[in-house]
Amino acid sequence: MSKVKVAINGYGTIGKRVADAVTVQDDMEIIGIAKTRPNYEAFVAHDKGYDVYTLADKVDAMNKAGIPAAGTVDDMIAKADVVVDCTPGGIGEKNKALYEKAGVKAIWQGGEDHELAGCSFNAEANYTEALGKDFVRVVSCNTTGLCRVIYPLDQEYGVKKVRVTLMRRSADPNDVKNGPINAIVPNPIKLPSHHGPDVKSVLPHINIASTAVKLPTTLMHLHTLNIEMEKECTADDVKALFAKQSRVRMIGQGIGSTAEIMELGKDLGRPRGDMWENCVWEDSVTMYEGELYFFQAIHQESDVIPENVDAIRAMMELETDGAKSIAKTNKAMGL
Ligand SMILES: NC(=O)C1=CN([C@@H]2O[C@H](COP(=O)(O)OP(=O)(O)OC[C@H]3O[C@@H](n4cnc5c(N)ncnc54)[C@H](OP(=O)(O)O)[C@@H]3O)[C@@H](O)[C@H]2O)C=CC1
Ligand SMILES: O=C(OP(=O)(O)O)[C@H](O)COP(=O)(O)O
Repeated sequence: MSKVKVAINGYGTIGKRVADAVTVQDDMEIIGIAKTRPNYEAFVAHDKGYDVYTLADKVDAMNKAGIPAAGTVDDMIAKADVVVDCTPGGIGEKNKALYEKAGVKAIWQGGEDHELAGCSFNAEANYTEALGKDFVRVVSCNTTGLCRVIYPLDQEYGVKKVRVTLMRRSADPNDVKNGPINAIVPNPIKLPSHHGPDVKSVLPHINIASTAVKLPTTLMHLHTLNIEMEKECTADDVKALFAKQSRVRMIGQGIGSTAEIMELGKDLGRPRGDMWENCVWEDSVTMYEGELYFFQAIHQESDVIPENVDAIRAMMELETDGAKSIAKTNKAMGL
């Protein structure tokens, strides 16, 4: 069977990781990546063997810098079965007309609104909803992290109510433009934050409200969750349930911070030190007056990557069983 042809439009934090994760799957391949600037990331993409495409007015600049442009973004789209749009939030929306015109399927990221694709995706929670769809949005890193714990709890015990506070990294490690560098910023000040409504775009019946602040750190986000459930359960029951989830990692062994989690990712030999799983502190899982509390850390640069691979498989109907797709993606990535 021929492999599904995948194009990556936007080769930054998310795009470069999706490209590498697709490359290790046996049922899909990268036919090209696109970015606008001929910077070090474009050179590395070219060195890795990816065909580098760019906007029509940037082709000369790319060639002049020594990166042979394989063509324009339109040329790349014409060759693809599915485009994974990883351009900055807001730009992806403008690309929809291009994809429609070319008759190509497209995946957007969490920086775009749910309405753009009409289908918001988390592999564990709603894989089948994306089967055969032309447009899908993989929800944001934080929302992905929330779905991964809320969905199994809901399946097992029925979730009555979720209240979550998100402490967000304010910029990615390579980002020299964003801050703050010495402040804690309620963001947004007007409540709730987008994360609760975003969870509902995947799991509409969940009662959830979220608040969020930005902190001067680049490594990971950290969530404090409080969940009320329909059926009684113990902290040990919840720990056992989380331990069974392939994209949730129970954290202990002296790890007391996001910095040590990132060190673990490097020690495990993960590409770029990525931590694809939610990291739940085992000792934090507590039942108090019948309600569940716990802390989890989310590696914003990488947790959505396996979800993008599963979204491709669902849209292209390469696999109808979500559990099988998740297992296949995980195995190929080494998760
Ligand atoms: N970073 C994160 O933590 C997460 C981000 N997301 C979401 O993923 C999406 C991408 O974010 P992220 O990877 O961080 O963004 P980055 O800024 O790291 O990367 C964006 C990429 O898009 C390229 N680009 C910009 N404009 C265009 C264009 N018109 N056509 C083609 N390529 C273009 C940029 O290239 P160049 O620099 O050459 O212009 C760059 O390679 C957003 O929706 C974001 O909300 C989701 C989860 C986590
Ligand atoms: O999807 C993310 O976060 P979010 O779930 O808080 O929107 C990524 O960390 C990107 O966030 P940013 O929009 O602050 O760069």
